[in-house]
Amino acid sequence: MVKRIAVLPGDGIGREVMDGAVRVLKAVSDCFGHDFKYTEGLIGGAAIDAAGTPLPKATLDVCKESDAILLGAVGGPKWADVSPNIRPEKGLLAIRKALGLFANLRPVTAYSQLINASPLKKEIIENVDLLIVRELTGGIYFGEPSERRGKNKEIAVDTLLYDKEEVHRIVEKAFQFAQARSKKLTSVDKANVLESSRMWREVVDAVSAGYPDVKVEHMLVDSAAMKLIQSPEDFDVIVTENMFGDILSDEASIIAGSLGMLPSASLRSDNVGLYEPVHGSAPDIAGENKANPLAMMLSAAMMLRHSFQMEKEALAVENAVSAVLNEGCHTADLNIPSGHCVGTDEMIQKVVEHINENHAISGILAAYA
Ligand SMILES: NC(=O)c1ccc[n+]([C@@H]2O[C@H](COP(=O)([O-])OP(=O)(O)OC[C@H]3O[C@@H](n4cnc5c(N)ncnc54)[C@H](O)[C@@H]3O)[C@@H](O)[C@H]2O)c1
Ligand SMILES: CC(C)[C@H](C(=O)O)[C@@H](O)C(=O)O
Ligand SMILES: [Mg+2]
Repeated sequence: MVKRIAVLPGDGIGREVMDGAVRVLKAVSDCFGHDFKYTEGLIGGAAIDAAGTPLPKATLDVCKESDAILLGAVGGPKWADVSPNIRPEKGLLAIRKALGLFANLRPVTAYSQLINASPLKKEIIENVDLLIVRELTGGIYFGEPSERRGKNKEIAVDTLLYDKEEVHRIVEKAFQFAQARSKKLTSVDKANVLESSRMWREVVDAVSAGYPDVKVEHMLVDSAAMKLIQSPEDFDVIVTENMFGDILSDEASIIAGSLGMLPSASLRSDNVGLYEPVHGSAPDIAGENKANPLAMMLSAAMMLRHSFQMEKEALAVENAVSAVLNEGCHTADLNIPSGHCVGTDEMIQKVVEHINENHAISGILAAYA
């Protein structure tokens, strides 16, 4: 059956890393005999330039007609002075909201091959495998009013608002993931200050009654930010609201060695999802063949797993990434003096070759079995 994939490269390194996702998916479809149909759409600054809006209707229509969406990154200095209502980032927020993608999964893995690329000590990060479950369509990112006030616009207002149902559905999702993993859930909030966080805690406690086998702890976000670096192996699933999840996931990327290693999936209750790296458009390295494409390629693997239920295909991508890292190959964002530093394009090529080779080897082994 044909799987329709919307491809939204966006801005900066978005297009460079998207090339990696599409090339690994082509390798996967050739090896495993799938039919993937790609339709490209504009988003972010590229869409502002072409259509005057960061999320044109044509793009949203393509996404609504697709089984999954791949997104590179949006934003950059070129659009720093556009009106706040049409900033590139508004396009990203709008697509998440319009498609109801409330559950953002951000897994953080400390690859053994990259253990020395992190400024954190080896013994602190070596067993880390955690999952940040970030609420993605509520909170201060979307609360109204959000505006400037006063004669000279000297007052700025943002609103942090959640309704119980929004909290309930993300907390429920997080419990499900915790139950399927090591049955430990850390809920991160700021309940010593924020009313929304006190409600968040009530919901977590209520939902926990349905998951007696899952151990729950509440943690304040400032303390969580410290513990995530001090003893990251103490965490398994973390559930938190939109802005805390944004900040903690960039922080957690240091455990993996680089922001260029963190993939993400944004899901709703059916299987439709949007898959994008955690990083942004990296204007400082855009167009230089320096971007690490692995976060985007690993996001494509998450798409295979979560939207298409293609577990062995997802593993084929993840194993190929691991094999390339085993060879000592890495992009310049990873600080590994003994390794072999390659550009974006060569990194993509190497992962594709490993997918093809591994598939050919398993075919031969199967024939002799
Ligand atoms: N999902 C998204 O589209 C998304 C996410 C974050 C930021 N942004 C936007 O991106 C723009 C730049 O933001 P920023 O500089 O704060 O964050 P950024 O994530 O783009 O970059 C932060 C740092 O990490 C490096 N980096 C990021 N991804 C990398 C990769 N794949 N390979 C190698 N190095 C990588 C960059 O070179 C930079 O030094 C802003 O407009 C921001 O709003 C978009
Ligand atoms: C670009 C921005 C709107 C976005 C966010 O804050 O959600 C980004 O930082 C992310 O982590 O996906
Ligand atoms: Mg972010």
